[in-house]
Amino acid sequence: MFAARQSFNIFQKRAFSASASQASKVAVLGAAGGIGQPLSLLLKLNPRVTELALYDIRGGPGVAADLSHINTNSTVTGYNPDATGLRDCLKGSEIILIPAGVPRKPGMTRDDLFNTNASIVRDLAKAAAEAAPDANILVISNPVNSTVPIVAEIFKSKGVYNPKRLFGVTTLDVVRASRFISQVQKTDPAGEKVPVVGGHSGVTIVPLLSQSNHASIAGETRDALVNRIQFGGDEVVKAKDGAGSATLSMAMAGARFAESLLRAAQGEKGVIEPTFVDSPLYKDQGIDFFASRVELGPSGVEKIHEVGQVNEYEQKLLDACLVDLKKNIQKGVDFVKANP
Ligand SMILES: NC(=O)C1=CN([C@@H]2O[C@H](COP(=O)(O)OP(=O)(O)OC[C@H]3O[C@@H](n4cnc5c(N)ncnc54)[C@H](O)[C@@H]3O)[C@@H](O)[C@H]2O)C=CC1
Ligand SMILES: O=C([O-])CC(=O)C(=O)O
Repeated sequence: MFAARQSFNIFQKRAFSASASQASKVAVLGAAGGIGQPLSLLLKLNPRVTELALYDIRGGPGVAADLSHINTNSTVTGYNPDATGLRDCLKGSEIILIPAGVPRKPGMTRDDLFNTNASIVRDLAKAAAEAAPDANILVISNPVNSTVPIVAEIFKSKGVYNPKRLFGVTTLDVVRASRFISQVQKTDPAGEKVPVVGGHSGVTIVPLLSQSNHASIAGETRDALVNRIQFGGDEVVKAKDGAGSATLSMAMAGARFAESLLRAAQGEKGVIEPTFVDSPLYKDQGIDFFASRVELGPSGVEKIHEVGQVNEYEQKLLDACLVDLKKNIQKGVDFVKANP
């Protein structure tokens, strides 16, 4: 279920009172960054997280010391990139969130981050494959359409790839979609469910308004709404004017996804989130990863939902998405082949 009301309110209601029944270590790589800090804060407030491990190339222990004073039961430890820091951080983790890397500046696309972030994600993936091969890996670092295939290739090269445990975090796209549609329709965003499929950049982000509560939205209103959902990230990059991209809304989205995985791991049924995964949906067209609604379970991916019925307008969006997505995925795969 990906109604914001359900997943986020459960988390808020339990946050300060309930105690977790099961040990769950969660690691954040890039924990001192714009996303890493508020994401770690939200994880510290989540009673399902019993151990929080924070790694960054600089500042991990400081963020950890700060968060460790919050009066929830979880332990918080910060790690530096010394001899065993990353390995100790990763060891025993059930979930590893990766927001490490550089964000966009105005005028850049997410793909412009590839040259810097590809090697950062590759190296973190190598460490994760060695220290925590069974963990759920949640990739936030952009370009997600390429960084997720990079992680997959690294895990394959180490012989530990489990497609059910690798997730590109696209939650922010549905968070935005439900908020933006509520602003147009003057409704409560918590009650809005807008499936968003494809990938996580520009035209690869495909909102399916025909499957929302407002299937009749058409014309310029629809075009403007679809454009805002596809390019919501640019809106924030522009407003931050060189100081980065979405961090606070992304932290909320990442925390929600982690919470959903933990709920599913702890036996809750019917937990569904949109996410960019190794998917059968377009493999016949040579596209190995695709974001759609995914039911989560104790083994990670439980069931990948079909895109479902789309109208002619959405089919055109999907066609454009698939062209770019294929190139983005191939770029990640080629990078690891050339730079193992
Ligand atoms: N998936 C999504 O929906 C979203 C993804 N992003 C992406 O998330 C990434 C992070 O964004 P911000 O937190 O705003 O950037 P930031 O620059 O504020 O933080 C990044 C952190 O990563 C750390 N870092 C760099 N190299 C590292 C390494 N090798 N190991 C560990 N840590 C390392 C830095 O020291 C820094 O603390 C960017 O690539 C951005 O594009 C941002 C928003 C939404
Ligand atoms: O736009 C960016 O660069 C960051 C991002 O992925 C988003 O906000 O969706």
